[in-house]
Amino acid sequence: MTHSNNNRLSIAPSSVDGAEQIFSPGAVALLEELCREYAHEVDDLLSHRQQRQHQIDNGLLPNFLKETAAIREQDWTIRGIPADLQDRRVEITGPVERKMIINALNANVKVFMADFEDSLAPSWEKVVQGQINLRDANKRDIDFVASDTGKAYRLKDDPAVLIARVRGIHLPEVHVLFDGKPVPGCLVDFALYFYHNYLALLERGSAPYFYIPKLQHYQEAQWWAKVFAHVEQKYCLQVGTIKCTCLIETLPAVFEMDEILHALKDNIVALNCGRWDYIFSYIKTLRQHGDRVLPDRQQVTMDKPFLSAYSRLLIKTCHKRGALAMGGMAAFIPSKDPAENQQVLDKVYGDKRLEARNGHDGTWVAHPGLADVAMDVFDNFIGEGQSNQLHISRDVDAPITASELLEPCQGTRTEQGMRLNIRVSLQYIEAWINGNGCVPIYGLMEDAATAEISRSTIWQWIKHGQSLDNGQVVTADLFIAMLSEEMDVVRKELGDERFVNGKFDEAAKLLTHITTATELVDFLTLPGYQLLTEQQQTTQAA
Ligand SMILES: CC(=O)SCCNC(=O)CCNC(=O)[C@H](O)C(C)(C)COP(=O)(O)OP(=O)(O)OC[C@H]1O[C@@H](n2cnc3c(N)ncnc32)[C@H](O)[C@@H]1OP(=O)(O)O
Ligand SMILES: O=CC(=O)O
Ligand SMILES: [Mg+2]
Repeated sequence: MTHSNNNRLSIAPSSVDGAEQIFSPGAVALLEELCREYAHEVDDLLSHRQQRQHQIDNGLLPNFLKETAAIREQDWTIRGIPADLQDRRVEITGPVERKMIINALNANVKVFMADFEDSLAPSWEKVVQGQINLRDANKRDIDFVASDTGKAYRLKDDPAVLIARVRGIHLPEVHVLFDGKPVPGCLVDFALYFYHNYLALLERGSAPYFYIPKLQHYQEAQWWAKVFAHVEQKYCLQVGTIKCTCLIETLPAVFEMDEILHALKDNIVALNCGRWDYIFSYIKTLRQHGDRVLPDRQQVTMDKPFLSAYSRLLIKTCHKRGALAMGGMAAFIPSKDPAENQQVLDKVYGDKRLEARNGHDGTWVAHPGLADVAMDVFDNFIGEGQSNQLHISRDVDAPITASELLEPCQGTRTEQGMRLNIRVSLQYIEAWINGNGCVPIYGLMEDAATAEISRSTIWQWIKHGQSLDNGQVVTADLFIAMLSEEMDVVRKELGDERFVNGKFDEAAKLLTHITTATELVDFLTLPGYQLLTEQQQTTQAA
């Protein structure tokens, strides 16, 4: 890969039309400055994660930190929430593709979370095109014509507020090197989005808003606070102009929510229950704890005690500090069959009702067809003349304890559940290495977080020699035999042509590696990214 050099930063060429505008001298200078100041600290943050995991692997259970007790006990609040982020009762999420962006901004929602993360396989082309699309959306100068249908898309008059979700700190961007080393993908997403949008947003009375995913420890929030403060100072912006919402979607982070809000208190406006990564993180963090193995994925629902405690503690913590408490994603997506669709709407209704009743201020939907049902639920709970449920402080006197947050999840482990996990992981990985980070599979939205649950569940069942409901003990050999059978099932479901032209053999190889490895692979997107970038290089060379 040939990179163009700018002092110590080098950037790979992009074939995307308009890429040179994204890599303008000002944007590159900002990215270089942030890499010089902050990229090296990411290595320390990642090794801190490993040290903490090592302790948990050796028997310690996660708990609230002694060193930060004062932050939890003292009275303080976040700096404040801008007017256009006060009402976030329904947010739609989606990858940064042009048509999706227009559809999302036009949907019956308050916010569009534009995603460089769980729903995006970050090929260089999509990362660069995504920045172009978001810049055009914020300038209100975006349209699209579908080549297959000829349908034209344009923005309505009063589109949703846009929040960009950057990648997690663990994901490198190999197309941008600093001193010869790939930089954290999150700095690329942040710097480019900030640079190309802040003026247009500020002129409209809004500001650059970000979602920060997969935080594990408050030191990571402190790092982001430094990055935000640096940029605000550089561009002579008032302290607290940049606003962020942090996903609480790892088990360690649920014990550090006050600390995360405190570290970012000038910039933060909300926490969000990223339930899918959270379930994955429960598996990952407690990987050595055989008494906390999860059952079939379908049984791990938000009414289970450990997940209910997570949602309630997040709401309680946020409201105490003046921050909004966002709910998460029901993974159901609409069906073309009316009867089936009614079932989907009923399930989404039930899920959103539970969140609203707990006291969440808003929620996520994965598809415009689910916006109305979520809106109805939150309209009912929030009530006329109100924007959110910040005034609600349920469970004030009932502390939510570490043991509730860690409570083992009851349920069964079935052969059907194991086979479904295999088929879902296989198809998702195949899509991802082909550059598609979010796909409908068996009536559900599957993205990097949901697929992580499927593949890590198999690993965990093998690791702890779990028995299925049919009496079979889960072993690596059983998995390999089932994988071969499930490859045939998928081939029949998708048809020979799609299967043969796909990358199912590569996907099966990666799935086998990550489910049978002695150590749990940290994120499937790390080895996935290697395949994705190799594939890009092959396509470019051809
Ligand atoms: C765990 C987490 O991190 S959740 C957050 C990350 N995940 C996501 O953001 C999921 C976002 N959702 C999606 O990507 C999509 O809904 C999918 C892939 C699941 C399904 O998409 P499709 O197969 O295109 O659905 P479908 O055919 O029903 O779409 C109908 C229309 O709705 C649009 N649409 C579907 N989902 C979205 C969305 N999230 N945002 C905007 N538009 C959407 C489609 O573009 C399509 O538009 P068109 O009629 O103009 O062509
Ligand atoms: O990002 C959201 C999640 O559920 O994971
Ligand atoms: Mg997530």
